[in-house]
Amino acid sequence: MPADSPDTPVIEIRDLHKCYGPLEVLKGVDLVAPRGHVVSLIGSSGSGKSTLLRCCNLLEDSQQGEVRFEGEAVRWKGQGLERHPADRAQVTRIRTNLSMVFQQFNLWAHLTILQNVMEAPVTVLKRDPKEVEERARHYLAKVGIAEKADAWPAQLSGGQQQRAAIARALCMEPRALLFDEPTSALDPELEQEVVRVIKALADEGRTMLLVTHDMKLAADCSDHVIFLHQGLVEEEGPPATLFGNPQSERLRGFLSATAA
Ligand SMILES: Nc1ncnc2c1ncn2[C@@H]1O[C@H](COP(=O)(O)OP(=O)(O)OP(=O)(O)O)[C@@H](O)[C@H]1O
Repeated sequence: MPADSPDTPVIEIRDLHKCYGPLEVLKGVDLVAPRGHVVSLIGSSGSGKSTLLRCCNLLEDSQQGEVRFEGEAVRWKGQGLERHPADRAQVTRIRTNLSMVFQQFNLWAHLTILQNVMEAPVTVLKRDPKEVEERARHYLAKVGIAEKADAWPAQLSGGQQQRAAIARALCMEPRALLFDEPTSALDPELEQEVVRVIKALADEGRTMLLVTHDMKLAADCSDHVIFLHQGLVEEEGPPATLFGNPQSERLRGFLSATAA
């Protein structure tokens, strides 16, 4: 399929193996994120969800298998510590287009919220600051914190900081958003404000990969859910099937444990 076809998946992973020393964390995982779809990754702690997400935007390398971004194969070269993606321009392109939202927000403490949102488009992508500021303010309004533009991160609640981190990811105008447990660091009442933003983005038809412990969030926003167990896809499918009629004993056990 040509890379510019609308049917080309934004992310496609085939038979991915990832080891940390002797520990094989991913043991041959496939994942396809078609344009406009939300794919959620669920599974027990240590099953490899975050590692898989990090392999998508080259924060981690892999030992075997293939990662494709919009049909373009990502190549690595070298051995061990020398191993690196072959093409630096490709890394920038992929990291820019697969914007990540982390569990711990990772805002710069010495920059205001507006400056945080503007930072990468201006310094990395060399976009016009005036145009970026307009976009940044638009996205801050979209996540409901327009009035916090001039505040410092420490002056915001956790939920507001996470919404600022989402505005920062959006301001890169990425092809897909990668969420790594975006609500796990939040108190339950603050969690809901972030959940609302993520659901609104899913309703807009954005392509997203979502690692989450929140089964309700996965059920409500996903087109496809993948249940990982010890580095392998144990079961996957549309949320209604996966949550409504789980087939494997492990998934049934996992769902009843998380519902408890
Ligand atoms: N940088 C690293 N070096 C060594 N081992 C690592 C590293 N990162 C992750 N691991 C190990 O890889 C395994 C998978 O970790 P990963 O964070 O992908 O799991 P997870 O499913 O996202 O877990 P959680 O839900 O707790 O975040 C774990 O055993 C973890 O200890």
